[in-house]
Amino acid sequence: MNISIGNDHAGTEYKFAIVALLESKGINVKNYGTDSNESVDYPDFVHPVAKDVVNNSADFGILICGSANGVAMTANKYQDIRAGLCWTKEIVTLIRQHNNANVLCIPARFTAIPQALQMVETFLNTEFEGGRHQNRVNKIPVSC
Ligand SMILES: O=C(CO)[C@H](O)[C@H](O)[C@H](O)COP(=O)(O)O
Repeated sequence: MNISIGNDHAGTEYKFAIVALLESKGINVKNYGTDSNESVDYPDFVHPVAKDVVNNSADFGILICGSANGVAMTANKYQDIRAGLCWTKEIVTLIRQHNNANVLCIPARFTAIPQALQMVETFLNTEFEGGRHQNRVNKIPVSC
């Protein structure tokens, strides 16, 4: 499995912990995020992750910023990205089962690292249910 990850300065420590978890599972990780705590602009780290997911270079993307809103807003500009902002593992379960999310957005300033790691595990271990949810996912894209 290939995962691309991106973060701004608010998410650096979380990113390191998540990369360590993923690599311990033998997952191939591309790190596009900043490795520093110096202030940066989150979109710069979202676009390469979203592009990897859209062109199938990555199976999933993981994005981390302070509230996760900026990264989610940016990623969801891409037609084939379904990025979900999550703060509990139950919500993570739902963005996979119901929304077939391909990007997980984690709010570093509103969750702790152990919870973030649990959310990543849940994201990777939960399947899309299809059925009625596929009909709804099909209606998400907008062309105007
Ligand atoms: O963009 C965000 C919210 O939509 C992220 O939470 C950023 O991490 C946050 O805005 C960064 O804020 P800072 O005051 O520049 O550290």
